[in-house]
Amino acid sequence: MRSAKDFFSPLAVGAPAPVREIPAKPSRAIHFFDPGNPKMAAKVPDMVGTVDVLLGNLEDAVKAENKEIAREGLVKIGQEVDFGPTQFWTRINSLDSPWVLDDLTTLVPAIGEKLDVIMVPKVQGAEDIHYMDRILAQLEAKAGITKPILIHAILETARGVANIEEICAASPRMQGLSLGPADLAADRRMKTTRVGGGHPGYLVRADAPRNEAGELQYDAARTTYQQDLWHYTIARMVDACAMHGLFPYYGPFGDIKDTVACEDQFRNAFLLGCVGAWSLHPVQIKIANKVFSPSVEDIKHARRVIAAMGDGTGAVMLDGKMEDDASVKQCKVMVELAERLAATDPDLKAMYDAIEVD
Ligand SMILES: CCC(=O)SCCNC(=O)CCNC(=O)[C@H](O)C(C)(C)COP(=O)(O)OP(=O)(O)OC[C@H]1O[C@@H](n2cnc3c(N)ncnc32)[C@H](O)[C@@H]1OP(=O)(O)O
Ligand SMILES: O=CC(=O)O
Ligand SMILES: [Mg+2]
Repeated sequence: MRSAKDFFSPLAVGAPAPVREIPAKPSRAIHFFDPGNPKMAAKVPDMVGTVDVLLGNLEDAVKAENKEIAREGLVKIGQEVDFGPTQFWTRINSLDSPWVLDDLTTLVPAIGEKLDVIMVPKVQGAEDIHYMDRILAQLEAKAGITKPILIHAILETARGVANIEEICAASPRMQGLSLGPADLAADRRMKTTRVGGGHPGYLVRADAPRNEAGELQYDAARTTYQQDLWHYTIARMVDACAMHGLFPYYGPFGDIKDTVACEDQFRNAFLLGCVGAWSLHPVQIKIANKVFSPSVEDIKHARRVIAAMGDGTGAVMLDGKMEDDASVKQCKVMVELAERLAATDPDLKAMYDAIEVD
């Protein structure tokens, strides 16, 4: 392990100095597009400003025979598009694949100055992040890149989950983590074939009622409650990210047509502490932008608590409920997020500005 004193030194002579804090940029939707698909690529310029992150995907969902076309398409998009307020990310191929070295040695010199974050799939442990850290520093130095490209790891192997804290702590470049429920399910030998979301078989059932004689009626109709398969992993991810100053994200929701369940899955992640989710289809961008922005009701309540709490210490009663030093901190999390998002989202700003606090 590196000495703490060296942690913020560049890993190659001439590479930019590592960042000391990961910028909290809006990233409610990380929108995936295949840069080798002409229809999707054509839509990218018009999507700028409508989504927080545009991610050119080179890994899974891009056919093996199209890997080079996708990489070339990404370079073209990176060079030609002005991304304005939208972040520009890519997902490279996995570190054991035949494509990743060419991904890195092509992308960094060609579009490294524009790339905010590189998403690394199937991260297993700190060693994968150390590899990325060093090679990025070397490539940045060679290309004269002036700001360090950040790293985002997908949590999609059992070993990656077991090593989550060391992954987060492995480099000052670590920007965040995403849950990768499809690969993670396969790696863990889970028995779901769905891409994220719930499963009707993962449930708890109400107790059997008794008849008048007090006998249990196991065959009687009983309410069942579907549970969240991903709760444990998302919660671990949120804690690890909070501990290391990184940002946690829910990943893909594959049932594109089920916008209602997608919204529920995204909201669960938001409530647990995630800042965003992936969007696989344009229809999911709106869902993520809505869910990962605090609601008017939340902000109204939060502002009232903050106002009522004065210097933020002590206890007050508001609408029959106790508020104190801790709940005012919860409210500040909400208000600070709202202010950050409103700074780049005029519709959201207008919505929050119109709130009247009584
Ligand atoms: C599971 C683990 C993972 O790794 S998830 C991440 C990897 N997967 C992906 O990146 C998938 C990205 N999305 C897609 O490939 C497509 O959206 C899929 C799901 C195949 C659906 O495509 P398609 O059947 O064409 O949808 P559609 O007819 O409703 O499309 C309407 C128009 O929108 C376009 N579109 C579609 N998806 C995107 C996208 N992600 N970004 C930009 N544009 C998109 C379509 O090309 C179509 O365009 P047009 O109106 O015909 O010109
Ligand atoms: O890459 C994402 C996943 O779910 O696998
Ligand atoms: Mg995956």
